[in-house]
Amino acid sequence: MPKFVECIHSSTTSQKMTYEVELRRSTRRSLAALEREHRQLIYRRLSADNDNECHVGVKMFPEKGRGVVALRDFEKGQFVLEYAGELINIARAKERERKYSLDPSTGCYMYYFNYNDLNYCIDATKQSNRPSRLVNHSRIQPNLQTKLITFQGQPRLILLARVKIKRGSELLFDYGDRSKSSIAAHPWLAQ
Ligand SMILES: C[S@@+](CC[C@H](N)C(=O)[O-])C[C@H]1O[C@@H](n2cnc3c(N)ncnc32)[C@H](O)[C@@H]1O
Repeated sequence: MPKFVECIHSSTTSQKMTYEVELRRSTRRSLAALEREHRQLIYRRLSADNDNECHVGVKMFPEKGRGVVALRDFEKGQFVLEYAGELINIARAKERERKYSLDPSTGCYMYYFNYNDLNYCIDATKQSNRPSRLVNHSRIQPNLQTKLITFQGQPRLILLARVKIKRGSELLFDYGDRSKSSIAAHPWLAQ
């Protein structure tokens, strides 16, 4: 049985992507000031622990189930959402994966990553009102990229616009699972 099944795995490629905030230069504010504002906005959103100001909505897609759509335009590089869930170490994550696999209806919404040479997981399996757990996958045309940041001494995973995103578009990021067995079991991973 492939490990992926319904799990999100970290995309090393997307994590390596350069963080480029393409904020439009204003004649009155420097790029540095705009970047500072953007950083402050991210910290406010991470402090809020909710997505009330994130301008996204949940929609059903025939072949994918629930997905997340943009309710406004986003510029390339702009913060869109936090991948919100419980931060756990790898041992606990493996234990939970085993437990979740016993009940296929549970689904599994786990994002694995390396931070300061240690492996962690953000487990978003538990139902919540945070829409990021419902963002679907695209390998070919993802419009979000993941980025790990440190906030109050803890790693937090944020989703930034990889390209300009038009209002109404489905939000997609690359789950990063390239294993042959996973793709054979879930051909959509190749798309
Ligand atoms: C993290 S969940 C995303 C939310 C999910 N659609 C839902 O309704 O709960 C991951 C699951 O969504 C589905 N999925 C994600 N991306 C997909 C895609 N591009 N095509 C088909 N199904 C997809 C798969 O069932 C996958 O296991």
